[in-house]
Amino acid sequence: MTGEAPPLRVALAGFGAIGQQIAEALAAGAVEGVELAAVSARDRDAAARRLPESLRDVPVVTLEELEPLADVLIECAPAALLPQALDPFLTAGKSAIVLSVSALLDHYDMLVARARETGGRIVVPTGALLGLDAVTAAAEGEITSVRMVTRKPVRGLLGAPYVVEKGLDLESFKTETRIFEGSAREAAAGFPANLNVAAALSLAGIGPDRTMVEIWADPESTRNRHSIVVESDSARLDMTIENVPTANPKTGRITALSVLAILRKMTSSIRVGT
Ligand SMILES: NC(=O)C1=CN([C@@H]2O[C@H](COP(=O)(O)OP(=O)(O)OC[C@H]3O[C@@H](n4cnc5c(N)ncnc54)[C@H](O)[C@@H]3O)[C@@H](O)[C@H]2O)C=CC1
Ligand SMILES: O=C([O-])CC(=O)C(=O)O
Repeated sequence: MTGEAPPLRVALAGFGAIGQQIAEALAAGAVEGVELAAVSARDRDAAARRLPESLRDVPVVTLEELEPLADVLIECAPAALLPQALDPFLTAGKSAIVLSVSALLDHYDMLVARARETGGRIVVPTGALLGLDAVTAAAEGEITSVRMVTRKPVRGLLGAPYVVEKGLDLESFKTETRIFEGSAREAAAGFPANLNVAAALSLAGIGPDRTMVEIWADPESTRNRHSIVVESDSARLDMTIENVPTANPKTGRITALSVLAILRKMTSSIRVGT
């Protein structure tokens, strides 16, 4: 970042666990050259009260009102709002950082076509996962298989459409139990607010239909644990991350940090990692 470049103005679509963590970090000057320009939330008065002291003047507006106020959108709202949040930024040829990656699979063709038309960009950070740098590099060669095993505390899975539909009584489980096995596309449909990481992994590698996922409910665990094995012609990847949850038990603390790291890459003179 040169001293003369104007700050990159970012807007938060969503002000829950991820949005608030990002706002607090930006208020503390975590990323040089990046400023919070606008916020959107369901309850805008409550969001305005929760803004950090030094950001009290930041406007809290509707999703549709964010675009003129910012250069980059950070989407961290409920999955169902993804097209509504992204559309104005992509139409204006701007960038959108997406956390609700499960929903991105549902609207992929339409949103990517919009970005292609206007020169806008959809950016999917590594989020609560690890190793997407190595997976995207391996995908430049030939990947033969990608498998992910997720273990979550019961609290991190309650209410997922798949759990409700199958009538699974997760709170009665005494030992860790596999509750799902299928493709990343099926995992995104059954667990849209719990398994964005599988959708991100699939986009980095061999796509949502060939990426295989297991989900385990673990009554003993307090962390979200994701293990990935990738077989490719350049390397075998075998990686695990254990995420400390935020106030939202579905969401790991590292997710917001991943967004800060992307913002630093967008503005820094040196960029490390693929
Ligand atoms: N890519 C990844 O690695 C990860 C993605 N996620 C996803 O990121 C998203 C955000 O996660 P959290 O912050 O934990 O969720 P959260 O539930 O804590 O916050 C969601 C926020 O969206 C806001 N919202 C609701 N309706 C709105 C509307 N009409 N307009 C504007 N804002 C509205 C709510 O006020 C709330 O502030 C979710 O879709 C979640 O599944 C979560 C963890 C990891
Ligand atoms: O992928 C998600 O939605 C969240 C997740 O598993 C985590 O934070 O560990």
